[in-house]
Amino acid sequence: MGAELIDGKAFAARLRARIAGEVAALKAAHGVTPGLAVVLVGEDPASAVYVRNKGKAACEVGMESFEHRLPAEVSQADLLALVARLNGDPAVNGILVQLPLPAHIDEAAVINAISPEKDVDGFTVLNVGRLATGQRAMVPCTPLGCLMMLRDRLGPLGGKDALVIGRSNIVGKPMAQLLLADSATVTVAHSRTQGLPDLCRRADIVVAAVGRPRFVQGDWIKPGAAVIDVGINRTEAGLVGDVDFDAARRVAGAITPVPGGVGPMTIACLLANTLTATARVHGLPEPDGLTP
Ligand SMILES: NC(=O)C1=CN([C@@H]2O[C@H](COP(=O)(O)OP(=O)(O)OC[C@H]3O[C@@H](n4cnc5c(N)ncnc54)[C@H](OP(=O)(O)O)[C@@H]3O)[C@@H](O)[C@H]2O)C=CC1
Ligand SMILES: Nc1nc(=O)c2c([nH]1)NC[C@@H]1CN(c3ccc(C(=O)N[C@@H](CCC(=O)O)C(=O)O)cc3)C=[N+]21
Repeated sequence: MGAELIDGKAFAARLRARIAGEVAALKAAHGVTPGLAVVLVGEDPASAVYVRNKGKAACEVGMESFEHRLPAEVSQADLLALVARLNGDPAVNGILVQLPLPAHIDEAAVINAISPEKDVDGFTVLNVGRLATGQRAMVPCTPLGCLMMLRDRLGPLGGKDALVIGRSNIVGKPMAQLLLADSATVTVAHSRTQGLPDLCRRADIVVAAVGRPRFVQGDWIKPGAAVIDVGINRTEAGLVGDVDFDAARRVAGAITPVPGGVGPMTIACLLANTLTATARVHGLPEPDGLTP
């Protein structure tokens, strides 16, 4: 036996192709081109690569991409002024401020300055609250991509035992909210959790978002479980996830690889959210299947 591979790269390519079709239709019928603004503060090379990939992906589906690079020393006031300008720019439908920000900047203040309608990361308190209360929200891209892959593989998630490892605002917490909204029975584990291996052994669904290379062991996995590996860890052996992939794939029913799993879906969902935001601001029908 061995797990089926959940091919996030191929899944994301199909999603992007659908989005490209919707963007073309939007242009033809309404003369509207969705625009995504990505803001990068500082010179972190990995962040620079992601930001470039996001811009490239936006252009490839026919969107406009606006890249803003600011020096690491930029003042909070200048960054807030840029966000305000993007909020007021009708060509910009989505705004992403790449995290983390330098320590001298109040991350929450910057995120919450983004207009909720343009908050394609779903990080503003308004969108977080909407998700938590079951109202129409912008949903964070990484958990949205994970949810799409899980539903595709498993069908309805109601009653499944789901374990989310990690409780960050960008992955763990919104992932737990989405699984809960789908009526899974959700456990959220973190660094103070006791008895994690046994919690994991009960889980039909494991989402690992820890940031520790090969942290989740093969013998923690329930036979047949669906394992979603969010981790991106650069090691001497290359890019590895938070799951010991070679061991876990022998036991799991389905598993995402790293690279080629959650990462490409995150970027495709950013485009999906940008398209959704564009449709909403123009009062047009939202394409199906892009939101939970
Ligand atoms: N593929 C993609 O698209 C994305 C990938 N990532 C990757 O996902 C990983 C997680 O990212 P992010 O959520 O931002 O990371 P954070 O560092 O913000 O959160 C990590 C979480 O893991 C928990 N944790 C740490 N050690 C343990 C432990 N020993 N046992 C159980 N839980 C533990 C922490 O617990 P506590 O809260 O108690 O400290 C925390 O909640 C990273 O590798 C990141 O690079 C992130 C975003 C997108
Ligand atoms: N405001 C904000 N929103 C984010 O969504 C956000 C962020 N800040 N800060 C950083 C994290 C990380 N993140 C990734 C996106 C794509 C890949 C990705 O495409 N990964 C490829 C590999 C790419 C590589 O080789 O490095 C893959 O897994 O196949 C990874 C990680 C989004 N994040």
